[in-house]
Amino acid sequence: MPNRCIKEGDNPDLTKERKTCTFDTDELTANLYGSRNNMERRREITKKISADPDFADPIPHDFLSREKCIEATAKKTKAVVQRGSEFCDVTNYYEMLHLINEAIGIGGYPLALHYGMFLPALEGQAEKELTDDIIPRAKNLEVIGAYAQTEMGHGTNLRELETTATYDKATQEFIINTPTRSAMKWWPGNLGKMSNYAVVTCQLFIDGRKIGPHNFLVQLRCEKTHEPLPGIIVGDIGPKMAFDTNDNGFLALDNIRVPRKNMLMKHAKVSPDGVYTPPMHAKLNYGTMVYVRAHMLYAHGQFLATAAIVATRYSAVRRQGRIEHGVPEVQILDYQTQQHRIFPQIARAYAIIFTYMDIKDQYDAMIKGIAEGQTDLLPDLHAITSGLKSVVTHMAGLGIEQCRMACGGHGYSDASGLPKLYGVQIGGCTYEGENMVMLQQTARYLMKAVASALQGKPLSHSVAYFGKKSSGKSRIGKEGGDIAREHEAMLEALEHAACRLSVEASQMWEKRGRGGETKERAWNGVTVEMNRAARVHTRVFMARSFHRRVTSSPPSIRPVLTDLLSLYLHYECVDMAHHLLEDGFCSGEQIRYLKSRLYEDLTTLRPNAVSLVDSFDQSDRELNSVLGRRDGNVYEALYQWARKSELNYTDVLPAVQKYVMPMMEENRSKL
Ligand SMILES: CCCCCCCCCCCCCCCCCCC/C=C/C(=O)SCCNC(=O)CCNC(=O)[C@H](O)C(C)(C)COP(=O)(O)OP(=O)(O)OC[C@H]1O[C@@H](n2cnc3c(N)ncnc32)[C@H](O)[C@@H]1OP(=O)(O)O
Ligand SMILES: Cc1cc2nc3c(=O)[nH]c(=O)nc-3n(C[C@H](O)[C@H](O)[C@H](O)COP(=O)(O)OP(=O)(O)OC[C@H]3O[C@@H](n4cnc5c(N)ncnc54)[C@H](O)[C@@H]3O)c2cc1C
Repeated sequence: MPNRCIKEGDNPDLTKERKTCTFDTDELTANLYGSRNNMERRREITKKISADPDFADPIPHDFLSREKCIEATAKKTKAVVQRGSEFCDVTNYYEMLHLINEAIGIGGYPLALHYGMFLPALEGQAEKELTDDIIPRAKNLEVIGAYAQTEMGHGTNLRELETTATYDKATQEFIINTPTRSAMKWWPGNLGKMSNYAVVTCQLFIDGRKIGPHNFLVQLRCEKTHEPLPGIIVGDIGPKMAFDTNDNGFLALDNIRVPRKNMLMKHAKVSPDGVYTPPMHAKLNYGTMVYVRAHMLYAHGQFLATAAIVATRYSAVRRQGRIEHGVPEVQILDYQTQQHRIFPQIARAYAIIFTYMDIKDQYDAMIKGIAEGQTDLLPDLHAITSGLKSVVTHMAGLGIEQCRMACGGHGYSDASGLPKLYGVQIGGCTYEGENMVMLQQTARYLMKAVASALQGKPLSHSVAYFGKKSSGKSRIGKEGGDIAREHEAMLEALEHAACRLSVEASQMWEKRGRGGETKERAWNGVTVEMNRAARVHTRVFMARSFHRRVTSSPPSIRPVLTDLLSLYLHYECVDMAHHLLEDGFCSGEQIRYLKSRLYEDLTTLRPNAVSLVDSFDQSDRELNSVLGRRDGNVYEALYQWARKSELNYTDVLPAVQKYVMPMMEENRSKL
């Protein structure tokens, strides 16, 4: 079967791997990106960008200062904006996303939050009077915006944000103010230096009454000079773990007046005479966060895929040690521990991307509903995206770290691309709601589902399985080798565990309540258990999504995807074995069975490992990794990369000349 990546001159070990492929990699790639046409379009974009001098990096960013990186990124961003239509259909969201990945990379660029949050916030929350004016200008990039919600003192607890927007009936304006140091906006991406506008989240005050957080459009800088406007202090918050090319910023506003229409009033409204009308659902103002939480799943699936590609290809190229005496050194991919480290990451990357596809469909359905005045899909989607955001970012972070360590010493070098990738990706555990906090949102929903299930009330999509009757004992290992029934048995076991953990967490909560604690205090006493239930529930959702995509995939790729799903489910069940054992639903013997099946899966997948990661179809530009390059010619490339280090511009460094040589000279003369 063809692996389409084989080319002459490639590392022979990689070519050998590609020749053992049992499926058509292009078919899997097309399935992953929606169609053959989408796959071809991606490749055309890659080809054009790779050949274009505007996007060449003579010196890798690894060797540049932050300011130089930002300059290089801004230059490329301008080229993308001015010449985008030469490369792709600029009205196609996914093509643009790919273009940006290829042309600019993942560390941030001047328009990241403009497209990622500023425009979605305006489109989703602002009323016609405001959108008619600002959206065409924002789309035309006459103005650039950020989403300024988090403050130095508060990010998670939006209810206590300190920035105020006080309605002045006399002038029909809002007065926006930063009352304390901790009220300064702190962290918003692209706020520091790039944006001249921002959607700013403020506590709305009318007639001295605090109404809660609402969003306002505020101009920050002069459109001509880009200087901050009077009363506005804005800047960059300094170096951070990653996102070097994003100017995450601070902002203080000193009684800045904006017209009434600058409040984002699609859902909640303030009339000219100061009458407040609440939204049809209390949390519609938080809609931009739901949007990002849903869509970031795709980015994090791709981040994990990048790491899996690098680790798998490198492990096929790297030979070290022997499994048996008297034979040549083996490819490190032949070690069972290496397979156990990497293959689950490949499976999880597929699982995350497939789950994203399901969520995207649900998100689109919810938006359609809201446009027709219905918000009934929002609570379920908010609950599951909160869980997915937390589980996926954590899973991808752990996975990238495993892949990095699987590359040994070279994984620690920036040449591998993995330290930077980890830095960028792991931010997702924090932004869009810290993971522990967002899991509690899911748990809260699970508690309602437990109550509904006990009362025989209808259950919504993500918790529908709470209504199933449990068989009491797992069928794992008792399906006589019927793979479809085996999969179903594992899914049933995971659902059983999620349901049980939710019921137990609910009982613990109730018990503390009966012991005299308030509901809220009691909640804090059981949040570890609540979050555990939320995590397992979310992992069930992912397993179901993956299963659905595999069973409905085209027959040509179904066998390899079924192998991957087997590995995924065996790995998930072994990883969560304690939950399956705790109430005796599974026996120790069944867990031993699952482990032996997992080890068989590693062997089954071994011949297709490289082809499975090739099917992610990430180009060398996107990978940005000497270790993961498609041709596998790693060692020469590693040396050429290191040669570019600024420490190698001269053979004798000024620092050595100035301090180290005189020191050695002094020591010699002392003898
Ligand atoms: C095939 C090809 C595919 C290609 C695919 C391409 C994909 C494209 C990818 C695009 C990627 C886009 C990425 C864009 C770039 C991203 C960069 C990100 C930069 C980061 C930005 C930020 O971080 S912005 C700031 C984010 N801040 C937060 O998230 C704050 C977190 N805090 C909160 O959200 C809230 O304070 C809270 C939820 C924790 C608590 O809120 P509150 O106290 O008000 O409420 P309660 O807990 O009491 O709950 C009351 C009630 O409301 C419900 N609820 C809460 N939130 C919501 C909500 N958002 N929606 C709906 N409902 C909500 C809650 O469940 C409660 O319900 P009850 O019924 O009362 O129980
Ligand atoms: C790379 C990056 C980009 C960002 N971009 C933006 C942006 O564009 N716009 C923007 O507005 N913001 C942005 N942020 C800010 C981000 O949204 C917040 O940092 C995030 O929501 C977490 O809030 P916090 O910093 O207040 O954390 P905190 O809430 O202070 O969290 C600290 C600890 O307290 C715990 N904790 C807090 N509350 C609870 C609770 N109720 N229960 C249990 N534990 C709790 C947390 O779990 C965590 O362990 C960005 C942040 C980063 C890192």
